[in-house]
Amino acid sequence: MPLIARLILGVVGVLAVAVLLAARLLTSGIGASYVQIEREAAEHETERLVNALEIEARSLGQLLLGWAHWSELYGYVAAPSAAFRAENLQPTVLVPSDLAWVLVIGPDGHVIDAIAAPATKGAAPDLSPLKSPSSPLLRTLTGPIAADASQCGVARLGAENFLTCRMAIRDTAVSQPPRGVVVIARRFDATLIQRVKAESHIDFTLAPPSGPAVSPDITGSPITSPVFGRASPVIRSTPNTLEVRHAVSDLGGGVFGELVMSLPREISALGRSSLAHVGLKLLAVAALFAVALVFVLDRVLVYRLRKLSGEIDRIWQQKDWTLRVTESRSDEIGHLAAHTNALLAVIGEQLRDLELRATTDSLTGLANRRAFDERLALALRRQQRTGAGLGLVMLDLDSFKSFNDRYGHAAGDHALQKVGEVMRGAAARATDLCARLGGEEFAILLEDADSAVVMNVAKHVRFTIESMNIPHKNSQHGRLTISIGVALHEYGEDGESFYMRADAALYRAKEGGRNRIELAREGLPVVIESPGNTSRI
Ligand SMILES: Nc1nc2c(ncn2[C@@H]2O[C@H](COP(=O)(O)OP(=O)(O)OP(=O)(O)O)[C@@H](O)[C@H]2O)c(=O)[nH]1
Repeated sequence: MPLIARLILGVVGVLAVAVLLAARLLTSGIGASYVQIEREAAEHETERLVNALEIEARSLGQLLLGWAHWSELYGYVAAPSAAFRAENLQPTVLVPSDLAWVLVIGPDGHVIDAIAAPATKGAAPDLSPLKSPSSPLLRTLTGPIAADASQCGVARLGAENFLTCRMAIRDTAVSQPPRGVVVIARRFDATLIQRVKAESHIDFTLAPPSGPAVSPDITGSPITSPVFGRASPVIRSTPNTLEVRHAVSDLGGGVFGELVMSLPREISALGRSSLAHVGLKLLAVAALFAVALVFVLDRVLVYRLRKLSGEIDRIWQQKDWTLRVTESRSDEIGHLAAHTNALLAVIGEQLRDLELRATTDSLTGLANRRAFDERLALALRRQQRTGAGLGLVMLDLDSFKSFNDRYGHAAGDHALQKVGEVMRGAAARATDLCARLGGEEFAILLEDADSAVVMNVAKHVRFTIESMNIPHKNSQHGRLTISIGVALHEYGEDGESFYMRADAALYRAKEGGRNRIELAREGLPVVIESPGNTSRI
């Protein structure tokens, strides 16, 4: 897989994990805040609902003041009269005040009057349970009460719920102790609930107690109400709503029922949509960041590595070890490039050395047979193109075996080296090639040279070696000499024939007495120099 693909995968992977982590942290952090806000909102709504219901109770309490501070009723409690009852304590008196029933209780706790009014569409409540002294509700209603304050609460009678208020009856005109208790009740029915809903803008129902407590998601702070008792709202959350149940106590402090609200989770919904919004932005930013990061990494790393690799590839293809990579910055990639260049330099040097070893004679430093053959082929091609003269001088030390035998191999080596030096001195142009073909046999290839130049070189070598006067007692000349065959390349002639003609000329020189030069002409070597005639050269 290319490096850039790995980088893209890596960056995208890391960023995806980062975005997921960030989203999770945000969701849990903000989610917890939303739950807190919703809990507070649910508590607040519950409190508002309880207050709205208390307003209903206070309004009933206000109405009760008229009954409790009614002097005639005060007198009636002491001495009930049929006339008062017929005139004031009738169901028709209750209907305009929207009262469901009124209870007049004497100082000794017995019910003097129990008047029930029918509902708009329905029967009057059955008050007979209130007339029994064992009725729990009656016991509550006749219980101790403050002298000049009303006490309100909810109560159930039969199948109906009532909002009730009770107060001690007193005559405000005279300073007398309270006498008996008056209780008034209003139906806690759909009409009242509707009125509270309209005024509070809170949707709720009054439900019977839900039985054993189910574990709530959240329990709110307790709310204390003089009418509905003290309780904590229990909040259960569904994905879209908060189900709030708030227990309501009855007048006697027992469990009466629950106010139930279903609140839409607007804050959560808003939070979710905000989170989604933020999440999308986060994703967009992450994507941009990923693109920017990949771009930067590509510029800083991948592009440079790709360029470096391309340059190394090109050098490898061309096998040109003199080329160098161009990266020059002083970072890790720069160091890699510098090391690559150093390796290229070493490879080039080693190859040059190998090449030199493969083409050089180690004893004399001249070109070896292989180099000579290659150069001869090259020179022939070049000569074919240019038509310039090409000369070949073949040289062989005379009676060298006996020189070795007499003076030793080391002296023989030394003599061979001397011959090499002389040859190099005689053929010094850049295009001249001096080679040791093997043993004591040498050759000089002279490009772009006419017969005069070639002959001059041959003569110079033969004369110089003879002039060095290296003793050779076993030679007919008494000193070390050399025989030479010279050939000038003829148009169209191949390398082998050219070589053979020069070699034949050399053979003729040997045959002719050695220490001489023979020129091969059209395949017929001609003696042009012999011992004793050196002055003619
Ligand atoms: N010292 C030394 N001798 C070498 C080297 N290479 C070849 N020779 C010797 O060169 C001699 C060549 O002898 P021959 O081929 O018989 O020829 P020659 O004795 O020179 O006789 P002619 O060529 O006919 O004059 C042999 O004795 C080889 O051992 C070398 O590298 N060093």
